[in-house]
Amino acid sequence: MNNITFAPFARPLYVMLKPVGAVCNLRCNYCYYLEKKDLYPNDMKFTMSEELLERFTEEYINSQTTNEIMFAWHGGEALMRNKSFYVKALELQKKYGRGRQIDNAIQTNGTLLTDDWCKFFKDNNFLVGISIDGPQHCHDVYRKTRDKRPSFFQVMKGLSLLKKHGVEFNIMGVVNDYNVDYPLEFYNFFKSLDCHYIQFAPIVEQVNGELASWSVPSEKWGDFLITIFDEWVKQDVGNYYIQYFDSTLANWVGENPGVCTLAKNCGHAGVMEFNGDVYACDHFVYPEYKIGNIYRQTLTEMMYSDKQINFGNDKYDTLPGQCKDCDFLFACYGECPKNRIIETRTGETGLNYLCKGYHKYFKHVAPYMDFMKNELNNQRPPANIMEAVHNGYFK
Ligand SMILES: C[S@@+](CC[C@H](N)C(=O)[O-])C[C@H]1O[C@@H](n2cnc3c(N)ncnc32)[C@H](O)[C@@H]1O
Ligand code: SF4
Ligand code: SF4
Ligand code: SF4
Repeated sequence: MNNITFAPFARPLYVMLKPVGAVCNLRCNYCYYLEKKDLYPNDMKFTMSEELLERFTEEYINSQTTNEIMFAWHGGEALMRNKSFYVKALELQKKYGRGRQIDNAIQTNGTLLTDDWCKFFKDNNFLVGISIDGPQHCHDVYRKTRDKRPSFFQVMKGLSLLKKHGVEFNIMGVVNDYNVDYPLEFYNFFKSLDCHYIQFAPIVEQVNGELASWSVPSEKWGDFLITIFDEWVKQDVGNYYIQYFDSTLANWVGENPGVCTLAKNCGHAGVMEFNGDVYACDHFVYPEYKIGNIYRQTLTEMMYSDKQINFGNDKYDTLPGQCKDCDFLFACYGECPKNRIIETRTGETGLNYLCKGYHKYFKHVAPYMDFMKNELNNQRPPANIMEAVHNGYFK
């Protein structure tokens, strides 16, 4: 008998929550999410009921096979919901958790943070993700209020409150057609905020079948990554954690990367809407990617359904020949399926729009990644690369 067993339940089950649906005090031009209100034309409130919260909490906790459980609160803007909702959520976690370790992470635009919120987050060990697109001239290009006013100073005020209360936070930035030209300003700005865990993601959006103007140009995306990488590898390895570089190294050594877009398969994080509908991924909240509703199916049934497993496997299985033959397949895996909107050299559909940029980036970092892999294989810290760079090893 084959002793290799397929063990789908060996990892945590993740379902992000939308305490409010597509509701927000900002109107970032590039937001992929606010249009989701059109999916629910008969619902004006877009808020999750406490009854649904309880149903989810009980089931989510009971379906976990690991001891640590993560609740991820997302939106829309999650702080449009009153604090009392989250107080209730914590009560329910306690009731159903029966002593298990439960963590909470919340993603916010930061503009609604107050002393009261920050004290609550500190007291309850929330990890707060805050969206900032770089220094003011970068951030304010697209992240505007409903009446088109800039939001940068409100966000900075929110960030200073998080720091004042000692709340654990990380920053999430998006890279678009504007800030892509300011990689070092972008990077140094985050460092100046004393943020040691930096995440950013490229924007690739289509509007009516056409590439949206705020999308990051493919090759510039590669240049952006390379410029920051060259700075990081000189002086910041081991001190600043940059999700892309860490994930690239993980792929280089054959570990799972932290970012889903660079993994071979995906679909491990579903998302539950305010009414109990569950979708394959936050970037695939479309009727055809709905995997069920918590009032009709269990979370386990939905997240381990054939539909969801196929969604995750398709990331690799549907790659065009150009990717399958690519030297960097093991590091890229065709990136996110939502960005596979162009044709390959031979006219095959399904090539990633960012291919050119990624290829340039992987080619550039390859010798550095090889070096760090060798250090790891010899039980030495990858941060040794900084000395090698100073000694001209890569010239
Ligand atoms: C939809 S927002 C919801 C949470 C919260 N309102 C915020 O802005 O952080 C989640 C994240 O997606 C990012 N985002 C918005 N539109 C995007 C797009 N078109 N492509 C990639 N990321 C996007 C936002 O900047 C934010 O970091
Ligand atoms: S703050 Fe978040 S939800 Fe609101 S418009 Fe901007 S990206 Fe979208
Ligand atoms: S579709 Fe894209 S964003 Fe969603 S899980 Fe897969 S790689 Fe990640
Ligand atoms: S670099 Fe381009 S060809 Fe290579 S795997 Fe990525 S998207 Fe495919």
